Amino acid sequence: MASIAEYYAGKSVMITGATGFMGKVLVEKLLRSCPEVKALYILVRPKAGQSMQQRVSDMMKCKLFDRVREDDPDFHQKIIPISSELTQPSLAISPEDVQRLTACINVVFHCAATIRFDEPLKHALQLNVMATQQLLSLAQQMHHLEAFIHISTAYANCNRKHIDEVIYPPPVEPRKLIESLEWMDESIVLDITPRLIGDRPNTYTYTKALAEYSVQQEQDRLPIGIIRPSIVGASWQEPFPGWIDNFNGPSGVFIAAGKGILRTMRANNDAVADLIPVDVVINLTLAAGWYTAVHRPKTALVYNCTTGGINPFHWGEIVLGTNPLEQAFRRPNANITSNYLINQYWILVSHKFPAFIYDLFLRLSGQKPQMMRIFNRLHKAISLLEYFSSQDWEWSSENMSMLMGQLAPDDRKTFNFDVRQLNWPEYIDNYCIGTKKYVLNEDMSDIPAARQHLRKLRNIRYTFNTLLVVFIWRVFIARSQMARNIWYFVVSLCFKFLSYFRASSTLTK
Ligand SMILES: CCCCCCCC/C=C\CCCCCCCC(=O)SCCNC(=O)CCNC(=O)[C@H](O)C(C)(C)COP(=O)(O)OP(=O)(O)OC[C@H]1O[C@@H](n2cnc3c(N)ncnc32)[C@H](O)[C@@H]1OP(=O)(O)O
Ligand SMILES: NC(=O)C1=CN([C@@H]2O[C@H](COP(=O)(O)OP(=O)(O)OC[C@H]3O[C@@H](n4cnc5c(N)ncnc54)[C@H](OP(=O)(O)O)[C@@H]3O)[C@@H](O)[C@H]2O)C=CC1
Repeated sequence: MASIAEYYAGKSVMITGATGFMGKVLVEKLLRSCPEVKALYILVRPKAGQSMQQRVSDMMKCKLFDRVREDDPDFHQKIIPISSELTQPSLAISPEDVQRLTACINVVFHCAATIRFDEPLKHALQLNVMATQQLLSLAQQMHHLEAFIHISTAYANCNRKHIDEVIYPPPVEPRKLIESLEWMDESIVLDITPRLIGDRPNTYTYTKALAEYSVQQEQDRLPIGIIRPSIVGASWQEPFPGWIDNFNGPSGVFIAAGKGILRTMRANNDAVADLIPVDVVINLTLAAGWYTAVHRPKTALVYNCTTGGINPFHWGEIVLGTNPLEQAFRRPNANITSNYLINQYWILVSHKFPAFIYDLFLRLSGQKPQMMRIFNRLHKAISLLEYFSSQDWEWSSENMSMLMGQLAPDDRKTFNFDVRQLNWPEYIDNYCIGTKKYVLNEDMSDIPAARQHLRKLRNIRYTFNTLLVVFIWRVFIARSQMARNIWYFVVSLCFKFLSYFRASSTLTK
């Protein structure tokens, strides 16, 4: 039987979302570990004033592709960009490109999605559900299609506590919802969104559940596999440890905590932090593509791609990196609590009060205040994540184990998704270094300067605390007789204790 690399040799692969976090890792891994792959057709849109071509050539210059570049400096020749805006009719792919794709594509990886938790329902539906449906129609026209792999999320069914590798009945028939929202204007949709999403926390998980159902509907006509990763984090091993390029999920939290901005967050210390490294997800995805094409399972297989059931790690076990970030606002000291009131207390004391003082300082020195605004955004972002950090889910992962069992020993190494070997403290450390190097573009050689800055912050804190004590002493102690009496009582008590200990230690000598 063909190994994974042998299977992809000579194949034409189509990828949506190739410019995204996971898409890029998928493209890189395919090129590096399946060097005989024929062509990668990536669906890309122009964005932020940049043409599609410009975006793709920028992407290929990215450090992520260093290893591929070393192996094959002409690797870009295998990447064929196809202009496409997924929210448009027919995905805005030109008829000529449709013809090209339907004639040659063997495998489709559908990664594109909006992953924002605050996405308006209509847009989330357009991209996550309707674009998926259009892509399925396109796939049906492909003459040589052998596998259609859809990237979902382990949280598509987060309204359940135990999640099996099955497609659950959707909250609503997608086509009916699309039809009924079509005529409504944005404000009405916004009003009814909470009723529609019901016991799911956001439009993202809701629309991903509808997308899964839409994909499953085609299982008799297409060779389908569905991957459900949990919280996708920096790479574990490949192409190098700690690669990450965004602020999503834990990355943003690690950065905000490392900069000393985030000091408190609501999370359950004992709940499983179901992080999954991006390279593990991509290895499983490629293996699932191979399995779907080679073994042709009768129905669409769902792969829960999670760590909690295999190698559990808890939010309370996270220890943030020892390599400080540059220009921290305060010394990093983030704590998590599951108690709402305690969290609110620390938000007031450790977030809002310092922000107020700092903004006051900025105002007094003629600058524009900014800290309160930053904290308001941080609180909004954190409030959207807390749902996931405060609860536990259980995912079954039989299909992941089955797939591992199907791989040849060499494939098991090259496309490793065995998370039993994952050492969490080491992984989190590399993750933090990755956010520093690749997200914030900070240089590791600046660490001594960052440490020096932290020492300066510590001295500022000591000075501030001393001044605060003196101030309180002046205001309360010096002006009230009762406070003065209490103060003298406390001081004399301390003095007596001190004399007693000094006397008893001289006696024992
Ligand atoms: C002691 C420590 C304890 C640790 C505890 C860890 C807790 C972790 C907890 C729980 C994680 C759970 C996660 C569950 C996951 C589920 C799994 C999935 O299936 S999907 C993936 C998840 N998806 C998201 O994570 C999207 C979440 N994000 C959002 O929805 C939005 O970003 C939101 C609402 C949070 C904020 O939206 P805005 O509009 O305020 O901000 P914006 O657009 O994101 O960007 C802010 C600024 O940052 C820049 N920015 C963003 N990405 C950048 C980048 N890569 N490079 C440079 N700048 C970037 C942007 O340009 C912007 O800057 P300018 O204001 O425009 O100047
Ligand atoms: N990151 C995570 O923690 C998790 C992610 N997932 C799933 O994995 C998949 C990939 O996620 P991730 O890589 O993190 O997401 P990103 O946001 O990094 O990437 C999204 C991709 O989709 C593309 N895209 C978005 N809108 C359109 C559009 N209208 N037309 C064409 N392309 C578009 C983006 O292109 P552009 O660059 O042009 O914006 C980008 O390439 C998603 O399906 C997500 O649901 C599942 C679990 C966890």
